[in-house]
Amino acid sequence: MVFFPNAKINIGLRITEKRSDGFHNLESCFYPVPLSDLLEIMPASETSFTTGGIAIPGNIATNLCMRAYERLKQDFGLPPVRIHLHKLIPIGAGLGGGSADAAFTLRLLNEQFDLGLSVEQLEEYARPLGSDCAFFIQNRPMYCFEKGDRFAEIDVSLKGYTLVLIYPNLAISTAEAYAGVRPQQPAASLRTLLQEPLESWKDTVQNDFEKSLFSMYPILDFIKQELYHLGALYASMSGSGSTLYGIFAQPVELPAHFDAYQVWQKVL
Ligand SMILES: C[C@@](CO)(OP(=O)(O)O)[C@H](O)COP(=O)(O)OP(=O)(O)OC[C@H]1O[C@@H](n2ccc(N)nc2=O)[C@H](O)[C@@H]1O
Ligand SMILES: Nc1ncnc2c1ncn2[C@@H]1O[C@H](COP(=O)(O)OP(=O)(O)O)[C@@H](O)[C@H]1O
Repeated sequence: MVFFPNAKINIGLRITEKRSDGFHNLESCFYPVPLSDLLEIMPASETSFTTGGIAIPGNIATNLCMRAYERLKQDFGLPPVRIHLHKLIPIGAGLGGGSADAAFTLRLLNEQFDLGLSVEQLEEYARPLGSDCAFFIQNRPMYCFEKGDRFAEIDVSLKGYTLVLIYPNLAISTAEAYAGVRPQQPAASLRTLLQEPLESWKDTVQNDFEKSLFSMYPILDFIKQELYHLGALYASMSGSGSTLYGIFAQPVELPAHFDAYQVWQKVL
């Protein structure tokens, strides 16, 4: 069985408080985007895990696909499988690629072996694998809060807009990014701000990681400003970076110097 674990962007990201478990509470809108890895899982005589595409740091046992498989195996005594992951979503990019791989592994195993797990049960398995992971079980636009692993409906659609993603070939560690932020309760709820027209987001919807990371890596701010110069209605860093994205009314011709980065452009 083959699945295509996709990336997400964060539309707004406010880090509201440090928790007693060392994590942070946040509020964000997670939005799935059509940039995907390829994940194949097949029954086999012995378990193996192979990868292609972008090299993934760590070893087989630490890969989130294997951790998801081992977790379900504990409870359901799964048979051996051959897992192959072709990695296309950049790593340390704020696009949630590793979390998507883990969540899709849970979903795929649930289907392949008829485990009968509900959405809620799959989300419970996903949460300990990574704060972003549970989002990819339902994989639809959501207002996310607490660790980013609790969800509420939100009426946000980018359908018909053009999304430009720019990965500036810079991997940023999520833990380091959190360490640079001072949590604060925002004056207005992101949920309310996102109900206003998209054109207003430029002045109201912010990502709290930008302040410290933009001063550490000025290229990130430079790319964001370039996206606005090119006509983006809204531009932001996604998650803890380093990917920047722009939302445009129409497809856009990008300047030649963007060739130095990895760029995706899609009408949603
Ligand atoms: C920042 C966000 C925003 O969507 O995404 P990315 O930019 O990484 O994609 C997420 O909060 C990332 O979630 P995820 O990448 O799953 O993080 P985890 O593996 O759970 O945690 C990595 C580290 O980040 C910090 N962390 C993570 C989530 C959270 N709510 N508070 C934290 O303080 C902790 O230091 C933790 O050890
Ligand atoms: N299948 C996987 N794909 C990507 N990263 C993985 C995977 N499994 C484990 N990781 C680890 O997760 C971290 C990056 O997570 P990723 O989701 O790609 O980035 P981000 O949190 O910036 O969205 C790396 O430290 C990497 O070693």
